[in-house]
Amino acid sequence: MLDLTFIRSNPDVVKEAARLKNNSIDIDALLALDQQVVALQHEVEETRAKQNQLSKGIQQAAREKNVELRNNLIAEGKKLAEFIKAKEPELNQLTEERYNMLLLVPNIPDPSTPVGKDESENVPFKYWGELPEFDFPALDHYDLMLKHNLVDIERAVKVAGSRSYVLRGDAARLELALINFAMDKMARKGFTPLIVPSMARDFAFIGNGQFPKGRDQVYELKDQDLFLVGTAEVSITGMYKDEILKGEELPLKFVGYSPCFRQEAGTYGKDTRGVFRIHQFNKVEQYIICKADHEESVFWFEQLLQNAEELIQELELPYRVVNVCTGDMGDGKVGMYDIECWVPSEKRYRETHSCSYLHDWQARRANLRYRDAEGKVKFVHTLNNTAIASPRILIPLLETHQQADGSVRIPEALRPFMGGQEFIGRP
Ligand SMILES: Nc1ncnc2c1ncn2[C@@H]1O[C@H](COS(=O)(=O)NC(=O)[C@@H](N)CO)[C@@H](O)[C@H]1O
Repeated sequence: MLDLTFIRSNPDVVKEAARLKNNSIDIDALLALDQQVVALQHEVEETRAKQNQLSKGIQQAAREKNVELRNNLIAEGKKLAEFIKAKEPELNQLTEERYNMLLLVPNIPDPSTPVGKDESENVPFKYWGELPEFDFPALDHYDLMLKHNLVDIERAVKVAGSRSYVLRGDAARLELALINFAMDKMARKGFTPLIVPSMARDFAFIGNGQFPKGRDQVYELKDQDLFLVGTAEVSITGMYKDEILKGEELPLKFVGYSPCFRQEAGTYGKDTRGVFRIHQFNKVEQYIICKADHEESVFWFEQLLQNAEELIQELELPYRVVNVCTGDMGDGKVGMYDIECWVPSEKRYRETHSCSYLHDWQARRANLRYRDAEGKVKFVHTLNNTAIASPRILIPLLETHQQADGSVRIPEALRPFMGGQEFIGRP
């Protein structure tokens, strides 16, 4: 959510941001509604002030035993009370309408964000790692998993329906190793490890921006104010709601693990092979709460990206970084980089990480605040990036490190988390 004062003073900037983000919000309608609310609020407050004056006059008339004046003033007071009684429901309803529209206003993209209509216009700006060359017929991730009995999709579908999977054997161990590898590295970078709820209340989803527009992607627990999170970002955004943090406590640096659940509505028929796009997966999330300062946000944006790059480099996976364009970045972001790892079987890069900074757009929605050095209470800035998401990362990992004998080499960095094992599929 943007500051209403900012929208009032910069309507054209906000309209342009909406246009660039394919966001259909009508800013003129929002400002007209806002004016209605302000006018009505003013009327009600004026009437309340008159009521206060009247009650003083009534006491004065009573002291002077002026019965007629006192009765007239009481009658006038009744009329004012009726006016307020009639206007208040209208004021509340218009105020709620304005709030619901404010939730739909996008953040302003940084000028460095490429202008584009969709992901085809994201701009790659960094490549790392030599693409693998195989002198044998290389398998895709699903065939490799079947070969080594690392997955059972049929039985998972029996239990949980489409886009589900069972990880078996070394794939199950590999996923846990990757989670530990990521949590361990981030903890050693001073990020506080969290294992957060995968169930969260409505306000947490409004806070991170998933609600209201992305509600169709979220599983709801029947008859409860509880929903399954698609990312630990939701749970962490909700944790500090309504608190006022001390400036000197910032930045808060979290590395949060959670199972993630996504309906993947609208992706029917897309990425249906193997475990690329599924309803439930595990993710280790980097999350920063910092002071409300653009330079500070940009610093952490680069740091979160670098952390993920280090993890991927240690996994020895070729990747590229793309600057996500305005049409693909979503409402809340100021800037967004995706990391895409090379998938040999597809001969293209596929997304494995997504890094964003949002200034105070989430903080305003979730009421996350801090007291700065001058004692001023402000909304914080928030940022997030994937550290590891599995089984998505298993796809480039298994394919890139497959050997001529069909086994898969486990990268050095992961071996300590796999009991020192060096290969999958070797005795
Ligand atoms: N349906 C899915 N199936 C498997 N992996 C997924 C799915 N959706 C997302 N992911 C993985 O989770 C990563 C982060 O998801 S994201 O929506 O892009 N971004 C976030 O959730 C942010 N909180 C940063 O992690 C993706 O890059 C991808 O690796």
